[in-house]
Amino acid sequence: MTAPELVLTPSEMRQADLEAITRGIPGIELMRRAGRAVADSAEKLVSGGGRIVIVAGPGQNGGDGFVAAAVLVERGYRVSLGFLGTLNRLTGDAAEAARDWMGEVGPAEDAPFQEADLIIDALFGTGLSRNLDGAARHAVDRMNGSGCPILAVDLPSGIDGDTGEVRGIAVKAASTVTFAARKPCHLLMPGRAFSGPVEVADIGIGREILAAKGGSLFANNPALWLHVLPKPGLSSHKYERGHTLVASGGATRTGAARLAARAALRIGSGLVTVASPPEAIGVNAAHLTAIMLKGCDGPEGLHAILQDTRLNALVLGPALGVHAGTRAMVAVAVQARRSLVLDADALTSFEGLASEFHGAFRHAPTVLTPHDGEFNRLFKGHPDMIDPESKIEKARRAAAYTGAVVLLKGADTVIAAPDGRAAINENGTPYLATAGSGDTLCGLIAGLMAQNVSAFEAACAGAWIHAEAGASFGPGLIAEDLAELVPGVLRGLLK
Ligand SMILES: NC(=O)C1=CN([C@@H]2O[C@H](COP(=O)(O)OP(=O)(O)OC[C@H]3O[C@@H](n4cnc5c(N)ncnc54)[C@H](O)[C@@H]3O)[C@@H](O)[C@H]2O)[C@@H](O)CC1
Ligand SMILES: Nc1ncnc2c1ncn2[C@@H]1O[C@H](COP(=O)(O)OP(=O)(O)O)[C@@H](O)[C@H]1O
Ligand SMILES: [K+]
Repeated sequence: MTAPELVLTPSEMRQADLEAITRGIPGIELMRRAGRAVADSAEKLVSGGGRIVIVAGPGQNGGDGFVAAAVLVERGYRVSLGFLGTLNRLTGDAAEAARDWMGEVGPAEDAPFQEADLIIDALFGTGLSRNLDGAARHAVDRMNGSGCPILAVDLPSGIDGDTGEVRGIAVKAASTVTFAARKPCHLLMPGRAFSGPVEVADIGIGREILAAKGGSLFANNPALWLHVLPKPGLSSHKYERGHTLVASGGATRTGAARLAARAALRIGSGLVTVASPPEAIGVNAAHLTAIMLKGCDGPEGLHAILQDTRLNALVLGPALGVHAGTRAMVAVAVQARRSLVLDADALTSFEGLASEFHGAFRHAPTVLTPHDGEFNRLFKGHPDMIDPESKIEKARRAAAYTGAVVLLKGADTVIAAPDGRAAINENGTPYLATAGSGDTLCGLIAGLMAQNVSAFEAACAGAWIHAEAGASFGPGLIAEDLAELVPGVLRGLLK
């Protein structure tokens, strides 16, 4: 079985480097391996004899650049090296790597980008500590404007390793070679777009070290949850596969619940029921076949329905309306201690009332699925949730505060659990930005929880399967397509 992909923050990576050094790999050896890996990547992009311009910065990222320069000269490339900073102020392994470089060192501002077949960006890596300005900004501006492909060392200079944000200006890389593990910026937007395809080079830091120093952040891919993806046994009956309940909005707002319900059914929930306000029964009935329908008049109605203990997972929010009635339904659901997905109006009805969510979801598996707007509305007045620049940090704080798994949507959906685990999703497509797409996601997650998948894994698997379904369709995607694409994705996963 493939192990889940660990993602390490810059500070975790520094600790992992230090641990590897403590265990006997000298720092300069790690840097030589990193530099060689950069040269190997460059060799795949430019044929022998080609012209490569390396821009090296004042820290250890620059050191990787010096090593790569020496290796590429040995391999027959014409290499120019432009340096940013004061050479005799280089420290540590980078100083040693610079001493080993026998070629000329020019100023980065004069580097001959126009004549290059490839630029290698070794300006800043995980040690970036402020916005780029002055000569650094100028160098990045010239690199980006040169029209020449850029290979980034570790990460594109100017991208914040933790958050993926652009610090003033950033290198737009054609590809990136990083070391030992990907960093958050390779998965979070906009860093992911600036990085291009990312190659992870093994520099001899074992998984044991990476797991000890990192271990709580993952790329969201099947290795994280495939082992818990439900597969019915030979003698399974439908009640063993769970029963999902989805609350519908009023007569003119019923589609969202049906999208969620159909997704829950497609992902394998044995039964699915739409709980409909009396005035919407007719319109729901006209559109449902395998999915069952029950009248449900507000919070009291929901309370009565939930007396049936076989209903084990619940979706509340899509098109339910922003009002006190929705808040009361959430309270009923929380009290009933069923697996619960809260989205859309179930979140917005608590605008500025996040304190009502404090610790509220500790007692039953719960997933909150806000997009940025819903998140900011919910946590209005809680700067500790809204202010962090890192999407991972926001989701983690909200999860710890509420006791729910928080899935913060977007092109770089982050899923965080109250215990600190987090995963970043990256297999989506912008075609998922279409009305009703989020409703489908809720249904997938609830349908998995109905089958006893835990909240974190259900949210991760739901987000991945949702994104994969969308990406497999591409242009023209509408929310109705998504549930129908789920079987194909499941067949690929469960083969
Ligand atoms: N043995 C080692 O030390 C190894 C280091 N590695 C490399 O080392 C990198 C991390 O090295 P560092 O921690 O030195 O960090 P960086 O090389 O990313 O940058 C730190 C340097 O840049 C300066 N700086 C930061 N922000 C600036 C800004 N906006 N404008 C101007 N100057 C700025 C800092 O004062 C410092 O001198 C990794 O990204 C990786 O490429 C890898 O080679 C693995 C081994
Ligand atoms: N650019 C994008 N790339 C990948 N996924 C996206 C993108 N934009 C939106 N999505 C995904 O589409 C879904 C949209 O959900 P949401 O905003 O709640 O839509 P709705 O309310 O219309 O159902 C989320 O799962 C989100 O992560
Ligand atoms: K770099």
